[in-house]
Amino acid sequence: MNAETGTGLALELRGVSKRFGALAALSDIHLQVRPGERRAVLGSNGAGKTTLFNCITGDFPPSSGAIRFFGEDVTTFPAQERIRRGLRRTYQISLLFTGLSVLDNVYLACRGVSRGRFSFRRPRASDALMQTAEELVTTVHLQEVRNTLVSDLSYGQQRQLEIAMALSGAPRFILFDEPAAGLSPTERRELIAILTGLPGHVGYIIIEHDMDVALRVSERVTMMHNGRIFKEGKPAEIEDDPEVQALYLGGATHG
Ligand SMILES: Nc1ncnc2c1ncn2[C@@H]1O[C@H](COP(=O)(O)OP(=O)(O)OP(=O)(O)O)[C@@H](O)[C@H]1O
Repeated sequence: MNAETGTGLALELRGVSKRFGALAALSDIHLQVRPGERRAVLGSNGAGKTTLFNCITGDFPPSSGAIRFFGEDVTTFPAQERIRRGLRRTYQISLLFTGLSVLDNVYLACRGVSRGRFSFRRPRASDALMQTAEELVTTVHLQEVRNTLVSDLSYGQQRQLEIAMALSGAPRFILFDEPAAGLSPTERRELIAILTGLPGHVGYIIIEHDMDVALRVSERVTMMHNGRIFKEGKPAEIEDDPEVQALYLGGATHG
């Protein structure tokens, strides 16, 4: 339990709102996520999911409200300070070095996090960070293509590699932005296996349009609509909820 707040939460949003001019992208969001918890955030296009991530990561500040990360008020902290405290994020767009191998990409991510900068010094096999990189490559099921150039990977393998990058530097919490987008059914199954197999202490929030993936990899689901939290519950409760079915399943268009 955290001494400062007594809440013991990994992430807490208190009354977070975000306006873009006249548009309220987020309105009075209250969210509580426990350490190690796996949470899915669902909602149709424009519901405010990406804006929620941007406020949590510090890509931009909320217009009002407070954000606590493991008890510490990080509302005004720059993104880099949140990364230093163990927060990671994946993006819908790829941020990989396509001319380097799988292993080198993860190794550089590990070095970047451990030393606060990237270095292109040739790694030594005995390097402890290289060992960590090897383990992360295995965690995301890419050990058989560890020496393959990223440009030669399938799209699904590139998304798996992005998960390994997010795992570098021993994060405490990860925000996954639509990791299943564009994946084949086989690749989706692989993704589900990877996410459910992550170390238990690593909590995450996953934004996902694919209801099947979202419900399988989460313990709790938050539904958003028009910048507000519309419903929260266990995956089975959300799946069976008639309002959710009417709003989301009936009206969702894939983004
Ligand atoms: N930088 C911005 N400037 C102005 N409006 C924005 C900005 N970012 C998001 N919005 C608006 O805020 C609202 C919420 O957008 P957001 O991208 O958070 O929704 P989303 O749930 O992630 O949608 P999608 O599923 O399509 O990614 C939308 O109306 C969007 O147009």
